[in-house]
Amino acid sequence: MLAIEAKGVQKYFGALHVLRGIDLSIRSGEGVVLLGANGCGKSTFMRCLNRLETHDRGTITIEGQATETLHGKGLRDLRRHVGYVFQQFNLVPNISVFQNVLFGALGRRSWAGSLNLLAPAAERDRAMACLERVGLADKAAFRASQLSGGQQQRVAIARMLMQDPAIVIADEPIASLDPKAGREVLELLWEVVSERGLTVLCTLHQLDLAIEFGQRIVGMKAGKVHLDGPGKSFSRDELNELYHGQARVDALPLRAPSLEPAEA
Ligand SMILES: Nc1ncnc2c1ncn2[C@@H]1O[C@H](COP(=O)(O)OP(=O)(O)OP(=O)(O)O)[C@@H](O)[C@H]1O
Repeated sequence: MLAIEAKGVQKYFGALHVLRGIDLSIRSGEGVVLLGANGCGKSTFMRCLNRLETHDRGTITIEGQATETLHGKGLRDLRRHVGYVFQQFNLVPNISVFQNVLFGALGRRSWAGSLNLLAPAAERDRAMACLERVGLADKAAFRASQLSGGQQQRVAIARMLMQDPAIVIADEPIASLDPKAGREVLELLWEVVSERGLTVLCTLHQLDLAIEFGQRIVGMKAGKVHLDGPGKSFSRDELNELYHGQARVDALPLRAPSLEPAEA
């Protein structure tokens, strides 16, 4: 079964043609590393997957559900199925690590309910189990801001597990971490997604780690998929090529959307 299917996806920001016809199918349970230079459109594509951005042309299907027509509950359900891990962790700094993990249940309960100290016992147990899984149960009562960057990203992974998504989008999850902490976080992320059979799409800027962890590497260049295959099938030189020449979308001439031929 396909977890993610993008067909001819195009996106403009004004006259900037950011996504230039992305075709990409990712099977359930695949671990995909997305590579590409700054400004080539990776984040925009990933944000289109759960409609944080709306694409202008083409179709995106998540777990068999076309996203274009979703609204209200359908959109909330889509977002619950897609968990995010961000470069900057996105934790609430001045509340406890435990409460941050409980936030992962937001898609299932009301905002106030997730803050409630009287969250159902089963949910609190689950939050603690998620913290145990990332090795931070002993830090549950700490404020998030008291933790190191690596620990904060582990809490973000626990929060993502609490959400219980089918698909995990990780947008440069180790970019703020030192090499050792970054590798540890990536190992943890890959372990938890594989033990739960989740699909992961993860951007990285470290080619060695991409080759090592990417069961599959998708490389983008200037708003298009430029290469796609098993991580170990690419040489560093082939991957390096993604960062040379016209790699950014804003390095190309601007074209107003109305000048683009419509999709067939
Ligand atoms: N909301 C927005 N409004 C206007 N332009 C945007 C917006 N978001 C992104 N862009 C532009 O779209 C282009 C692609 O940005 P995007 O963030 O998708 O690239 P990226 O490949 O994720 O880069 P990075 O590796 O730096 O995160 C850039 O030129 C960026 O300035």
